[in-house]
Amino acid sequence: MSNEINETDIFSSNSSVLIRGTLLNGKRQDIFITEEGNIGEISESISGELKNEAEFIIDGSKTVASPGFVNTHTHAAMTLLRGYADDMHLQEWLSEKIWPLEAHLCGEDVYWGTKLACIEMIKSGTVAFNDMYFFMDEAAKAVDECGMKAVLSHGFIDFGSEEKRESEIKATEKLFSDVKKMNNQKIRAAVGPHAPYTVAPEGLSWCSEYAKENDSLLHIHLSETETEVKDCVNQHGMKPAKLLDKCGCLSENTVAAHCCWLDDEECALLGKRGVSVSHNPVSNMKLAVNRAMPYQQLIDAGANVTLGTDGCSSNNNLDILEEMKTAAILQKFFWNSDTLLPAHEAIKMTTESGAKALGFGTGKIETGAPADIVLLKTNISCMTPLYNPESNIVYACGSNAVDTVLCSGRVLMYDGNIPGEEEVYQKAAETAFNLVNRKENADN
Ligand SMILES: C[C@H]1O[C@@H](n2cnc3c(O)ncnc32)[C@H](O)[C@@H]1O
Ligand SMILES: [Zn+2]
Repeated sequence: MSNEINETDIFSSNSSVLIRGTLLNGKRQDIFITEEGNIGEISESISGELKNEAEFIIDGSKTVASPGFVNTHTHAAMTLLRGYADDMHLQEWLSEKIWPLEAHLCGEDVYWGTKLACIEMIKSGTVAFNDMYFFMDEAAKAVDECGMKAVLSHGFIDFGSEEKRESEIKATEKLFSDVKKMNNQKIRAAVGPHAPYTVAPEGLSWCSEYAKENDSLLHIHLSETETEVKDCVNQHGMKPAKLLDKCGCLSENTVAAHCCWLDDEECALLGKRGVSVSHNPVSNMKLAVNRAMPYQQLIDAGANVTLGTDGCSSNNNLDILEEMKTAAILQKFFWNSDTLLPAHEAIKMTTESGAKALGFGTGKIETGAPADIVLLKTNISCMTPLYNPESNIVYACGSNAVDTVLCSGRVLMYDGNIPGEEEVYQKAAETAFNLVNRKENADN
């Protein structure tokens, strides 16, 4: 059997693959990936039976291998809102621009917006993400087609209304049932209470109970701005993290996004509960939240600190490489410490810690693990010279360095190409145009 690359076939699932001679942890290695999508063997030279068994051989000699990247907080379909509302204060941005437009969203928008997001994430080496948005059955369909891993939650917002809470409960239950029916091991449902300022304590308690009953993640925005912390103290007599804890929302199954305005006591609480925190530095800087997530306090407290892009209306892209660099330099700048968040830790946040947060394996390239692998080009300026690949990945490279991406062994991108991407760009542009038109027609 010939195992030369045919670009159409390599994208089909369930093929065994041999990556030849990639640079892995400082050594040239061959990696054999089984039909089941796991790493079967890693060694300096794979030959004989395994070599013959491989349906495809990828020449990795001009690449460095990294575990696939994990984006732990996004709103994928917000790609359609990219550039719709920029340079605004967070509360006005949300309540005057974003929510009024989102009120006109339909399932087809979320489908094409999520397809566009998946392409964009794959292009920067992302294999898994944690998403909170609306019409999530359509998001699930898009993720299934793209072959990525995702945890999907319906953005649960009740604004204290019992009627709204009932409809959010129904939407959440429907998502769990839709995802179960898909029977795709790479896609999981989660509970997504939007934030302590948009969900009443009754709603938060329902969410934590439902997450426990279904052994699912709970995905929430926490302490993004100083105003929301002050409002929470005024309304509930306690800071947001304490309120979440009171409602049962802090556990090892929680992913809390932003966490910029946590105090030391709240960091200790999140650490004690084993919460995963998603750091979103680009969004935080663009929305000028005025404080950087207290990285070192959270690490010292034992929290699992990870990385996310947030949505494309506050970022305005889903480039996890850009996010790694921004995290590493924002932490140094804001906390005035040149040694804080070094490149190695930025990679760890985006691989091992991210995979742990979402429950998708170890985030390492090791025998027996799912083959979630990114091959980055070494014959490119940003990888030259190559004293320390982790430094080049975090501080020097953009997504143009990403060559090939595998998720549980399935090739999602090969030699910079993702099948069908042109159609997605065209459909997403049309869909975004129609969404804004629908809103304008309704307003007039
Ligand atoms: C799911 C809802 O969350 C909204 N959203 C997107 N980005 C942010 C953010 O930075 N803070 C709070 N809420 C956000 C999104 O527009 C959906 O309405
Ligand atoms: Zn968000």
